[in-house]
Amino acid sequence: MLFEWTVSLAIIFSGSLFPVEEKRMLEPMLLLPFVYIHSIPEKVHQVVIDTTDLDYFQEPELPSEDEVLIDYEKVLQEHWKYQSTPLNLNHESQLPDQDQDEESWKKGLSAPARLSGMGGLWFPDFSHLLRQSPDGEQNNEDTKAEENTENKQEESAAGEETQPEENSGQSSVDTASLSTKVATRISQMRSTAKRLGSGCYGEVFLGTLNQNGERIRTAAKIMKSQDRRGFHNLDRERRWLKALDHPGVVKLITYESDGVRNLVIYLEYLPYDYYQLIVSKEPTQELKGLNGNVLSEQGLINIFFCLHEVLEYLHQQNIIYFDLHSGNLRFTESGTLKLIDFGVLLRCDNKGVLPGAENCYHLAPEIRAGKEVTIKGQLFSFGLLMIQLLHNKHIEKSPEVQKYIDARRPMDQSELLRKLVICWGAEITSEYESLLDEIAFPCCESDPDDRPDFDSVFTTLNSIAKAIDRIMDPEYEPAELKDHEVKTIIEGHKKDVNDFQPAKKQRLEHDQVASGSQN
Ligand SMILES: Nc1ncnc2c1ncn2[C@@H]1O[C@H](COP(=O)(O)OP(=O)(O)OP(=O)(O)O)[C@@H](O)[C@H]1O
Repeated sequence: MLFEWTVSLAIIFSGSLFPVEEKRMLEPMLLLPFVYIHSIPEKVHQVVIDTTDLDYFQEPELPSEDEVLIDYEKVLQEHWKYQSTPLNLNHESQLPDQDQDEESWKKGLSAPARLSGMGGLWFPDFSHLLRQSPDGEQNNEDTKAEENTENKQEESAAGEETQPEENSGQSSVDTASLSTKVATRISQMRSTAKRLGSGCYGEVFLGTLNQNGERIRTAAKIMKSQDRRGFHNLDRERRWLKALDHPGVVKLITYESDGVRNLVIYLEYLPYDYYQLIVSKEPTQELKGLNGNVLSEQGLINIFFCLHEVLEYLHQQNIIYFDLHSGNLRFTESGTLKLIDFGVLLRCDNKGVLPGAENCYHLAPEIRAGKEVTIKGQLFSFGLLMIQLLHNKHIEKSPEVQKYIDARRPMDQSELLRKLVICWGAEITSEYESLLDEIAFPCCESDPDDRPDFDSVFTTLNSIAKAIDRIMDPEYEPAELKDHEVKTIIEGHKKDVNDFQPAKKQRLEHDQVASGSQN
């Protein structure tokens, strides 16, 4: 309309600006585009305008990639619905009901005007829309099949506030409404639910779920920022949690997502944190009362067993749990230690500077400097957690952390140990001193080659734990198993354990079994 008016006015005024002879030439020239605009069909005209806008003019707010992706996702899902090709969907439910959908079946699908002729310009590769296993390996098909079965099995009838729904099996017609539903739930969560915490890219809220008729509490994690990067980070965490199976790793109960933009992952709720244990001068009765008595002579060392065990499990998968600090360790109601936050995991041989790593003081100096990430790097954070808990000092966020370690290393540890430990008497105190001298400080050497290896940490832990057991119960005489035998038994038995038994407890049980069989 504006264009037409401009052309008409130009024609009218051209008479006053140009001499008569030139005006005769000019008028037909100006009329040409005017006639052209009216001669082409409205649809084509729209595409021309749209394409022109996108190609040449800077829009004040470019459409976010997600919006475009959602449009394109819809197009793809429609397309693949008729091609019977799986895309993120339950195979059966993709097939259209031919009776109902006769017309659209025949017609096929036309892309929205804004995207017509531009397919692939922004997203030539759609592989990121397919569900993949964590490292994007080949077993896509297996994973999808497994997910679909699992989705059917998963009990996700939820409480009022949180009712997760899987998008598997949703037809594309439902995709938009599912998207709205998940988005609504996220905004409800933000406005009404209790916030448990937040990190760089996630926010976590307390909710409830019905699982097998039982009402359980859950920690619902959502993205902090509603963009594509946030979605991918959270989705990566979801995939890792699905793939990892260890009692020391927080459990993924279920998740709901539109597969593109909105995602909520429902984790088991872990009410207590490790930070509380570090900073509390007078540990509350609540923490003392945890099953296995986390803050008892044997309970405290058991935390390190559990931690060692889960890190070793991850190491066996060739994974370094990059973000090992007190904020990412939590306890269940009954005092079982678990790791949370699986957004950033590294392959053991990862090289190259990790963004932001230089300011993460809980990381080994070589990782902060951008050198290769090895298991020795993981052990640095392990040692630091031990020092913090036993010294009752929260130092992992301080740039002075290395100074602290180097200054305290040669000191008499009995003077630095927390009161709680000292109160347990000289014998126990001396065992906890050994824990610092023989494991924690050596793990925190700045040269990775000077740090002990994973197995020798286990051996030392085991012998100190046995010594503490003997002090606590001089009558108890466990059978002498060699350390590697104990480890093998634990490994073999782990598969049968549904709930996380603290590692040392397992060790004792096995010792008893072994001694029984010898008698
Ligand atoms: N399962 C859970 N149970 C209870 N609280 C939890 C749980 N998971 C997370 N939280 C709380 O939410 C906070 C943020 O969670 P999380 O560390 O996973 O977010 P993030 O954005 O991935 O963090 P980061 O910045 O370390 O990457 C945690 O510090 C913790 O307080």
